[in-house]
Amino acid sequence: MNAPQAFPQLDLAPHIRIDGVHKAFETGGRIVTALQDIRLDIPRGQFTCLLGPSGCGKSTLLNAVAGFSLPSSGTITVDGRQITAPGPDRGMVFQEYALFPWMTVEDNIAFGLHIKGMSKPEIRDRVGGLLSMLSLGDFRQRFPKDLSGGMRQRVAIARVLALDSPIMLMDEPFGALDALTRRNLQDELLRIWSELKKTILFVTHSIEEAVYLADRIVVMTYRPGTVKRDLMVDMPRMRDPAAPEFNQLKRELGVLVMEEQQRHHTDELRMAAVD
Ligand SMILES: Nc1ncnc2c1ncn2[C@@H]1O[C@H](COP(=O)(O)OP(=O)(O)OP(=O)(O)O)[C@@H](O)[C@H]1O
Repeated sequence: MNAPQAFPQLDLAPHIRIDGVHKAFETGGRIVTALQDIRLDIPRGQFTCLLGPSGCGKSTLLNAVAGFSLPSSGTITVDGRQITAPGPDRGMVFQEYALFPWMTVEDNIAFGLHIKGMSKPEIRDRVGGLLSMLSLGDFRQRFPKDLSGGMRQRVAIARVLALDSPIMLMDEPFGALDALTRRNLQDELLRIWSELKKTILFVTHSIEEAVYLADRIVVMTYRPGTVKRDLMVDMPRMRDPAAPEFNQLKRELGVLVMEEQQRHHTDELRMAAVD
């Protein structure tokens, strides 16, 4: 008799589950609903971009996943455990680098490892590997003020990678960089992501950036922030921004984002009239 055929176990449980998340802020006596009933299951290893114009709740959602600012209602779980605070399973990269100005590049990268109590030889090995992975070897003794924006962001990424968090949360990390540096870092990030198999949640308001990077794009609405469109990007990497399918998707997303941009604009005019 033949032995029963073994099938590989598929990892069907989401890495991150965002379930009915709602977030309201009180500001100047008014309640602002930043997020309303957000539901997303994010599989392990997926590169997801949150896309939308200013004010649609992208950072609020990212901060909730980071555990910096918890939802007013609804839950967020990572590997089935509810998030109640920041944790080492989630590394965050901000637009404003957030480096310690008094520390060298290598000390910035090593900082979290000292806090974790890792031994000096282990720290030396890990930091050495990251310096070479991010082409920072020649800059190890420099201070942040002596680096370009792109180099500072490399250090910020290396610092998060040092902690080996399975999830990387990135809030417009390349928003302040010039176009060429931005493309270089996008390529580096794709290389690192495919090598290290991280789950990435990446906030951007750049349609081109989302189409270039993402497996999945979640377009958000302006106030309240809801999911307007949730789509998979079925294009092989490295993607060619000049390719017809790339531009077709950019156009489709452009229509969706412009609708929300228009709602933002109308809201601003209404608020100005009230003031
Ligand atoms: N701490 C806060 N207090 C009051 N309102 C807030 C606070 N944080 C965010 N908001 C409001 O919540 C809404 C969503 O803001 P959020 O920063 O998440 O949007 P965003 O899509 O990330 O925009 P941007 O791209 O400009 O950062 C906005 O209307 C914003 O004014």
